[in-house]
Amino acid sequence: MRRVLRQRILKPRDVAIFSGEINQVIADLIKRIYILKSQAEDGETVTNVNDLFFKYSMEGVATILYESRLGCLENSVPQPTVDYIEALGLMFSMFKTSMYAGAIPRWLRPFIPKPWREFCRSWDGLFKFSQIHVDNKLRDIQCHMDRGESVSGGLLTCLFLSQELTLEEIYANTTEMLLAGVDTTSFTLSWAVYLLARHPEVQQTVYREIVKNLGERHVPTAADVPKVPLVRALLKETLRLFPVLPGNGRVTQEDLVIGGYLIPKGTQLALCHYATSYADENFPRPREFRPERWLRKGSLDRVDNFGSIPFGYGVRSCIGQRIAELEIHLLLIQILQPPPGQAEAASYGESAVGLTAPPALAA
Ligand code: HEM
Repeated sequence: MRRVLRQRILKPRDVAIFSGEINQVIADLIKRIYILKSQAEDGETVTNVNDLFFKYSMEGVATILYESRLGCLENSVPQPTVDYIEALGLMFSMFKTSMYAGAIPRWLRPFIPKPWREFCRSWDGLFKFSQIHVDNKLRDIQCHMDRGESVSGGLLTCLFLSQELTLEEIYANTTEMLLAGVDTTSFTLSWAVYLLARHPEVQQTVYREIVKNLGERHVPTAADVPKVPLVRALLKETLRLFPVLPGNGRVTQEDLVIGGYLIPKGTQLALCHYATSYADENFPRPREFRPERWLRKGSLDRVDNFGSIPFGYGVRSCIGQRIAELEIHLLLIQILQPPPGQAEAASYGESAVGLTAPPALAA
């Protein structure tokens, strides 16, 4: 799958073509936020933002992956989508139990049935959902092909046309990608808005950069993201402070000597993101939220720092990194832009959704 998708999603410019689809999902999310605000007791406060970001991330990744909408942000969410969300919830809530399911010998399963049963139930739900969407899209592609029309499209079309994967493999890989692209993106978004709410001075600086460099009404695309370096820095700093996955695992392919220690071939290594992200030698004043630490000082300056590699590194690094970045950058820009009718307002409190920390969180 990596080989097939490499040309499509591994670089920022590859995923830029999805800006339009992502912006449609963002428009739906912002509409939803306004509805929730109007329904709130104080007419203002939206709670459980992670639920909203979860639905946004799921809708966003599915739009790119299945090339169809799921309806996560609609008033009435379609039943198959509700079932999928439930299966996903079950998968995560049972994670600790189901993680051991595969390690339980087959003969022991009748005596300790729960882990295996729950494991199968959640994964069956996830696969079933993926299969429905893959089959719909493939039928559609086949119709076009039967009519002799040329076919082009997003990831699923590309997987199908490459003919390098069997149908079973397409089901399995799209299921895994959808699974991998939901909570990762949504938790990162939640941490980013939490940090902005806790640091109104940073929120104001980012807001001003957006209004100055992109204007007040402009719907951003991928091409606009380099014009707001603080938004990119905000994402990097959020992932440094709150890396979604706590670590990466690798098995050494040869004998290595690192820091004077011999690590024999075949050793299982775990890189702990929190340890390196919070180390003074990698990041001065590591506990402070300072997105500007990621800004380039000049055109030749590169701000790579291997102390923070939240998407992993190398041939098994996150294949969805550029999709996640696009979803997060475009959304952060738009929720920080002024709301309709208040474009002239230029203080952080006037951003589209008004990010403020609840009293308990306000420092
Ligand atoms: C903020 C969002 C995300 C973070 C922080 C994240 C992080 C990671 C990390 C740390 C890995 C393991 C990398 C390694 O071992 O070197 C990984 C793998 C993976 N991620 Fe992500 N991810 C994110 C979003 C996504 C999205 C949106 C998708 C799908 C569209 C996705 C699909 C995958 C897949 C399929 C793998 C396995 C890759 C392989 O083994 O070849 N991820 N991700």
